[in-house]
Amino acid sequence: MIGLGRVDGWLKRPVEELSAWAAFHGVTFNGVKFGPLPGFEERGSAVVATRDLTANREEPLILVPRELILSRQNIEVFAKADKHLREVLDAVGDFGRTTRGAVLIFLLMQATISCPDIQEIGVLNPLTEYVKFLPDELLPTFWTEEELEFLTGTTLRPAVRAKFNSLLREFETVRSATENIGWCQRYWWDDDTGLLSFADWMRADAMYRSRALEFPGLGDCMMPCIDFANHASGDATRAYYETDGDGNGMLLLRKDIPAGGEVTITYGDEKGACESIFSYGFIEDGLDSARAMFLDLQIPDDDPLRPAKLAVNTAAPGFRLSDKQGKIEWDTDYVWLVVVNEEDGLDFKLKQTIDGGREVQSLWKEHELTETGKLRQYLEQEALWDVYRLRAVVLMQNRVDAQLETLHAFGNPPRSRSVREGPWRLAERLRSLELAMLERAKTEFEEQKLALLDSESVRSYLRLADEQEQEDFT
Ligand SMILES: C[S@@+](CC[C@H](N)C(=O)[O-])C[C@H]1O[C@@H](n2cnc3c(N)ncnc32)[C@H](O)[C@@H]1O
Repeated sequence: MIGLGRVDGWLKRPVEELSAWAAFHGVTFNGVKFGPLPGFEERGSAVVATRDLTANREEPLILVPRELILSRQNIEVFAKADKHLREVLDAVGDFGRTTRGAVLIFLLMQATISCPDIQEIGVLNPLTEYVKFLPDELLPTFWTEEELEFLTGTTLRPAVRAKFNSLLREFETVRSATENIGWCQRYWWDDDTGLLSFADWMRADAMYRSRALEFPGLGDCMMPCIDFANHASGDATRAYYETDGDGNGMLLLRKDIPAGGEVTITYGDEKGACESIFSYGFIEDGLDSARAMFLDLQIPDDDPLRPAKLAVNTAAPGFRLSDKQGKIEWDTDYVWLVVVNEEDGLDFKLKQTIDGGREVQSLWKEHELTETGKLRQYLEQEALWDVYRLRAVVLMQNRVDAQLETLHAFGNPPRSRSVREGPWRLAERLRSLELAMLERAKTEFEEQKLALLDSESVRSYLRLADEQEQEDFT
């Protein structure tokens, strides 16, 4: 449906009309306009200064009345006047009470309201028009299989696969929850008259994912107009956003901008190259580090505790590498669960639940591990802490080696004509940034490994193990 609306024009408005729409609905502007920035058209539309803007002297550059914010609270308000929106939100239950669920459904409802083939469904509101200004972002969920192949060896490849599956699950949830509602069946799902498809869910997801901003006191939301500001990190960020005392959204100037310059905000300086492509479909110009990477890890098949570990695990199954001021740091709750076993003090029991069921309970010595994240703090207090650290470091170093091997084996194949230039370039840059970061991580792990091998507790542990082996042998 959304694709059709874009092509046929009933779900599309040019950015040149955005200021008029916004002013009509009470948005105020101070020295800025919307449009493409000459020389940087690949960024789409931007917020551009119409005169020299001076930091600390300016009123808010954009002020958005709180009723115009696409937030979970406001969707509840819209649903009071729109019984069809209310019906769908109620039908999807808990998912409709999450910001993400409510926003995606709201976006689909606006497309439904705008569709000329659908009559008397939903209530026209100011945001019905706003949706028409939103461009289609080429996020990796829209890349072809052939294009996704170019992500081989990057952390984005598994992330896109997982996202695709979770989008499919969400879409099925919405479909099965609403197929018994007469108008949904007729206009959304019916084989002949229904207009919704999985592509619509993907498009709604892309609109939300690429534009959601977190506002203090409001949480994640879509903020019309302010969401046309592009990203720049570090010293290049020119503006920031927040709410005023009445809950209105404000775009505020941080640094001087000359007339014609771009008003940029940060989407999160700590976000890595992978996340930037995943959520926004671009990597910032001049980025010289992948910044953050999440590498998944399997529990070895020959670990006898593998099924129990998998049953109790509550942590993300892998570890995160971050580039912090030129140093590669790692962080994980999960790896600790992988590297300890029964001889060390890890134990599992079957626990009776109140409803008569059974669940696996994990323990570190006498402490119950209600969540995997607690394990590290117990291990830190152990005499063998350095031994556990060494195991963790070696395991992660091996994982880094395997990832490097995949990247090296893939190399830099040329682009075929069926692969679009944008995805190809992004994939090439990501592979090169992640490869460089992994090489640095490998060196860092090697240094940590050598330091740990030198620690007293590791040396006596290894001596003991050696003696044990000799004894067993004799
Ligand atoms: C919140 S929107 C910003 C407005 C957007 N340019 C538009 O036309 O509506 C986020 C999207 O803008 C683009 N974008 C933002 N910052 C960028 C940058 N520094 N370089 C390239 N594209 C950027 C990406 O396509 C991203 O998904």
